Amino acid sequence: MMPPEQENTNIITTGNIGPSNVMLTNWTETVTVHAEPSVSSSINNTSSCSQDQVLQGQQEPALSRFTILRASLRPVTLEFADVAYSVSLSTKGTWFTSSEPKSTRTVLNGASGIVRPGELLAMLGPSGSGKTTLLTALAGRLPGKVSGTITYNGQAFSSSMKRRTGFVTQDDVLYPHLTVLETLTYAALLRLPKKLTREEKIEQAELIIMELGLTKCRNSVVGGPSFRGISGGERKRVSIGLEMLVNPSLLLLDEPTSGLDSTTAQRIVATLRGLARGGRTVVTTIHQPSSRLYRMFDKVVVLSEGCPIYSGQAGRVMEYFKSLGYNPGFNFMNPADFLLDLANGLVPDTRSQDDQLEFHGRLDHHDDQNSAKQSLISSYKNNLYPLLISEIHRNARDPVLHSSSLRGSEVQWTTSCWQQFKVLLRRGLQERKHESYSGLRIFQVISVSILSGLLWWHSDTSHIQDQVGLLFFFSIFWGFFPLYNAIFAFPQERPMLIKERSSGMYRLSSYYFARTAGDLPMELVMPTIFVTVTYWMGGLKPSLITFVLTLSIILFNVLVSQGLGLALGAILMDVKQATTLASVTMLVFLLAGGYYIQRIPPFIAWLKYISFSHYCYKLLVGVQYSATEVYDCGLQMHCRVMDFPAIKYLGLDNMWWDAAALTIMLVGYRLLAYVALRMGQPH
Ligand SMILES: Nc1ncnc2c1ncn2[C@@H]1O[C@H](COP(=O)(O)OP(=O)(O)OP(=O)(O)O)[C@@H](O)[C@H]1O
Repeated sequence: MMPPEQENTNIITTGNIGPSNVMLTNWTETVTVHAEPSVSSSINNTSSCSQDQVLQGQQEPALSRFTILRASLRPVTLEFADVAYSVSLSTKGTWFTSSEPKSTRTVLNGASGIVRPGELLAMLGPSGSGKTTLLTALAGRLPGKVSGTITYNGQAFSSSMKRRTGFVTQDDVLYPHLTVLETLTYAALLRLPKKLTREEKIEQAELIIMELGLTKCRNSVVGGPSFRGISGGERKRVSIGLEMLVNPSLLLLDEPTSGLDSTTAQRIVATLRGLARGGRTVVTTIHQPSSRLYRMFDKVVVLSEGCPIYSGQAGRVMEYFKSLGYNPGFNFMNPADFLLDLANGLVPDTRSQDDQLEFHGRLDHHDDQNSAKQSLISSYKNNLYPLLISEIHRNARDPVLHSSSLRGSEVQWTTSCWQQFKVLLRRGLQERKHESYSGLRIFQVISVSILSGLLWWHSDTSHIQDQVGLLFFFSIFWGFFPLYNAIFAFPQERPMLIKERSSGMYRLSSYYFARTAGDLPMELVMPTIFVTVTYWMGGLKPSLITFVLTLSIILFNVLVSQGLGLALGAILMDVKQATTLASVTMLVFLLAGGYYIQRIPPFIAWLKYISFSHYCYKLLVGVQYSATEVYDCGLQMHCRVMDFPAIKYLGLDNMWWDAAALTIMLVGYRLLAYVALRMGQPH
């Protein structure tokens, strides 16, 4: 095996592998794929996962097929020193006890390390030891204050570095209704630079599918909690593929092998090692690697309750702990198991080294474990920490490292606003078509419209109270329905939005307009069907102009109500809280709307002015009846419609004001939703 330094030199050159021949290996046999333009046809011919051509980990993957992507790969040396992080814990009081003052908990304390391009670093440690926190800090995504220093080629984290960083979270955040191919294709269209054509971007997605052995399931839906899709291992590979698409210089992964069988885990780590060997810097957290996996790591950082007990070459770990007097006692022990035992404070008993029972016999001795951990932490501080820090200082003076600037020629990864809007709109429509066009929803609207039509069957002005009731029902039903649908929009998509925006995938404005525009067709088609059925069945004025005006007012009301739903969802980001608030709001609008109560006390009468249903109702009544119209008010008498108490109370003089109030609400609620969304974004 080559010394790492020598490997690195090779690696950076192999990062520029030409597009013609790329060595890929099957799960079992080695094949050579000619990655020429016909590559997609070769993908299509592959029929099963067992035949997939999967990178076995020793070669640079065919990611760098396009010159522009190859050029974007900048070697990144990641250095972190004394990284510490605390979280504040607020203990909430119960009905019986008062709340205690906030306390802080140190999650990370003094983590240090160096990873160079071409290296694969694994973070090991028991559950809760701070691996994810450290990884998130290295990805520049940890909220709050992180102390210590984290540098990328000697520089702080920047937006340029953000675009060169791939971050695979522990939970796979994917759209459940999209297929594997669609997921990767939409990501490619959003993330790859403008300089690549649409076809080239799709081809890049196909290459990733082939490299990650996803050919068999390329047309299968990802799946979610309520319906099954691809397997857990395939989901994980899709998540990794999403980050590999842009050929990141720094790739960080949180538990990429958790829940997978050892063979699949081996393939994933082999792929990561292959990516590292192609000139990337790869850091992964891992729970309990087998010795086979452990051998693939170049470096390890071992954490115990947030403090490092080892940071350095993976191959030297046993030697180091042996020098401290900790010896597993038997040669065949998996180094990872040994490290996890040490991180838990389970040290071998030196008095009887080859007796395994003695090794584990001290499990119950809590104090012993704590003192063992403290001893390992102080050994790290005395032995390894000074070496690491002096290496970091040496690197800080290295002109070569600093010359590989990450800021220099910034690659503008994001596509244009319009392009982002188009892709996001299409993706949104595809993802939500099952939900928007669900039979249940259509049934709900059509059944209510027919039922209302039958209840108000051919009502006429002799029953003006009923007709006015129908108009009020229009304004309330089409206030409630879109409001509740819109509340779910942002809270449901929040994890995806945070993930994609953190990697600089698109502008928030593109997402916002695509999300709201995507919902419009269904939001407008449903009330159109409803009003058409109920209007004519209910015997409202048989005039086409009045019908069109009625429909337009209701559609306008729908847009306003949808805006309020979006704003509530974006502000609270919690469906339960938002629906509760929406129920209260709509109840107030219902009561203050002017139909049920006509003599509201003056001190609370202002409520109707904030109710969009009130304005909608007024406008509907205004277009339905003309000032000269009369109705049969009993005893063979005819009264003016405008004198009917419910209508008189409304005061239909200034309908332009009502239209203006609805317009202000339409713009205001949507603006509020956008601002709330922006404020909730990670910076
Ligand atoms: N925001 C937070 N609020 C409260 N506690 C937190 C917060 N973030 C992290 N912690 C705590 O910090 C510790 C480290 O968390 P972290 O997720 O980094 O551990 P881990 O080593 O990745 O664990 P696992 O292997 O189980 O994923 C845990 O005990 C966790 O409960």
